[in-house]
Amino acid sequence: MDLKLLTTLRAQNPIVLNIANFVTVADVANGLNALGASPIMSAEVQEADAMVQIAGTVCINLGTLTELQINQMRVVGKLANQAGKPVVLDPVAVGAIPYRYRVARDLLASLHVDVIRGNAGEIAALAGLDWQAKGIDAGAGHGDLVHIAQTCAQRFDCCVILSGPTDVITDGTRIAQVHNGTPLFQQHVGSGDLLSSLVAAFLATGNDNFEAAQTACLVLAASGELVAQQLTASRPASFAVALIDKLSLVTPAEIETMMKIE
Ligand SMILES: Nc1ncnc2c1ncn2[C@@H]1O[C@H](COP(=O)(O)OP(=O)(O)O)[C@@H](O)[C@H]1O
Ligand SMILES: Cc1ncsc1CCOP(=O)(O)O
Ligand SMILES: [Mg+2]
Repeated sequence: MDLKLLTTLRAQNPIVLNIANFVTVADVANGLNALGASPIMSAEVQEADAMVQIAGTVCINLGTLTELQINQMRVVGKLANQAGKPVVLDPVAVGAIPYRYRVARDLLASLHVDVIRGNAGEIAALAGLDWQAKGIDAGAGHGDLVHIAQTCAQRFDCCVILSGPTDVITDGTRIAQVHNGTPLFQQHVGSGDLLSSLVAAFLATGNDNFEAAQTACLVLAASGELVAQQLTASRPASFAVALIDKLSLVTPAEIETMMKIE
C-alpha cells in the first residue's frame, strides 16, 4: 500500500474509460472526478479505438449488460490489452445469474484482466467455490475469504479484490486486508461499482497492480469511515453525498492516522 499514489493520481488526472451500468453511472463518474481522475463513459463500439487511445485505464462493469454491450466490452478489452492499458472487471451478480457467469468467463477467456473486483458471492462464483450469492449482494457463505480470493486470482492470473466488511486483495501470492469502512457502504447501491472504477484510476499511476489495488481499497474505505464519524444522521443518501465531497478532500496524512491494514 502506498498513499503517495493518491498524490500521483491527482497530479496525473488520468482518464478512466468506463463501460458502466445504467444504475450507478453518475455516482461512478462523480466519485472518480472528486478523487482526481477524469471519467469518460462509453456505450458505442464504433468509438472503442479512440476511447482506448485517450484512456489511461479501462473499467468494465457487467451491471446492466446487453448483447451489444458485451461485444463492446470484448472489443474495448482487446484494444486495451494491445495498447498495454490496464483493465478492471466488475462481475456484477455473476454468483446469482448463470448467464452473467458465462459472459464473465467468456470475457476472461478472450482478454487479460488486470484486476477483478467483486463481493464474496461474485468472487466465489468465479473461483468455482460454494457460496449463496443474493442478486447484486454478497449473500451468505462460510468459506475462507482469503482462500476464495486467492483461488480466483490464480485461476485468472490476475489481481483480485474480494470486497466487504474487510477487503481482501491478492495477486495469488501476496495478500493484504483492509479493515477500514462503514456498514453505510452496503446501504448505498453503487459502492462496489465506485470501488472498481477507483481501482482503475489507481492503476493508471503505473504502479504494481497489487499496490495500486490496495491503495484504492484503503482510500475509499477510510473516506467512508471518516464520513460516517461526522454524519449527524447515518442515512444512505446523505452518506453518498458526503462521500463524494470527502473523496475530493481526503489527504494521505489523514488516512495514515486511521488505516487498519494487514
Ligand atoms: N459492512 C461493511 N463494513 C465496512 N465496509 C464495507 C462493508 N460492506 C461493504 N463495505 C465497503 O463497501 C465497498 C463496496 O464493497 P461491496 O459492498 O463488497 O461491493 P458491492 O456493492 O459490489 O457488493 C468496499 O469499499 C467495501 O470495503
Ligand atoms: C442495482 C443494480 N442492478 C444492476 S447493476 C446494479 C448496481 C450494482 O451496484 P453495486 O454492485 O456497486 O452495489
Ligand atoms: Mg457490485
